[in-house]
Amino acid sequence: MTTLPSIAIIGAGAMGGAILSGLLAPDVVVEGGIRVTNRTEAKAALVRGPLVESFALEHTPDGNERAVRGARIVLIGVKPAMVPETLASIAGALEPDALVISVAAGVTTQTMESLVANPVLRAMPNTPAIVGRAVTGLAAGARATEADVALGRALFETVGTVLEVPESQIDALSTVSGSGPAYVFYFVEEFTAAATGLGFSPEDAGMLVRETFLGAMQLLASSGADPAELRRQVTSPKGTTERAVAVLQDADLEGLFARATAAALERAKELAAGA
Ligand SMILES: NC(=O)C1=CN([C@@H]2O[C@H](COP(=O)(O)OP(=O)(O)OC[C@H]3O[C@@H](n4cnc5c(N)ncnc54)[C@H](OP(=O)(O)O)[C@@H]3O)[C@@H](O)[C@H]2O)C=CC1
Ligand SMILES: O=C(O)[C@@H]1CCC=N1
Repeated sequence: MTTLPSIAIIGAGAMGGAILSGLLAPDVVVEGGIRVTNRTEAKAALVRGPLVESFALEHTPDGNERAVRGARIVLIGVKPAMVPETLASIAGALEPDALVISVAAGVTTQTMESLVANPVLRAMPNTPAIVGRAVTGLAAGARATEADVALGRALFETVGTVLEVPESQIDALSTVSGSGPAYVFYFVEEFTAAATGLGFSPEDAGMLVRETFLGAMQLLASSGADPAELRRQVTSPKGTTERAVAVLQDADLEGLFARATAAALERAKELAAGA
């Protein structure tokens, strides 16, 4: 059982909503309640429930201020470009002991600290939070104490695993685990298209690829073996897999991942600069 103090989520879309789902798990108690905000009623209605007070700014223009009053944790889940104006608008309503946590890519704790007087953390979760399998990077701002970091860790451990990192590493972490689910889903899409091209129905192709990914990942996780060794066990000398893997190697998969993560890192720098 995890007990957390009152929480406000400002911007409960894909990521804020995923964290919210962790807070609603049966083994989590949020004392003092959960308040969330979105701009539109359409979004607000999606997350409203017996344990969640949900404001739509289009109907309740001071919803953000109302949500953060009395909240011990304030999670900022709006798009990076909107973080500065959102923080500025709630700064006067924050409780003095509120811990402000942003999940925004690129936005630094220094920027956050210039807008609010409170301790701040940066977090980089990922959408498998919805199924309790997130990986969240957590970095402390200059004012945050060990107790603040522990509180942030407790929050994100409701949806998975937490790795504390210095802030200098959080953008790099984001290019791996923050964006990573998209890379995996893209692989699944393309692999499924290849299977369909081999004559399988979309349903059968989807099942073959999904179960192959799930089975391989469970084998990797439970065996504790090196992925290269597990690959070797599939790759019979002079067999079929060897030919397929050679094609992937010729396409420089390693270089492709390096270039993709470098591009994401570059974008995080642009976001930090307000672009
Ligand atoms: N998606 C992901 O995998 C990850 C995202 N992040 C970070 O999470 C943040 C949100 O991204 P994501 O969840 O994908 O985006 P979404 O667009 O899904 O969510 C943003 C939410 O913020 C709401 N919103 C916008 N403006 C305001 C405001 N002024 N006050 C209150 N709520 C507002 C929007 O409501 P409405 O739609 O009604 O306008 C929307 O529901 C970003 O900063 C991103 O960097 C971090 C890790 C992973
Ligand atoms: O694409 C983005 O900017 C966010 C951060 C990591 C995942 N989604």
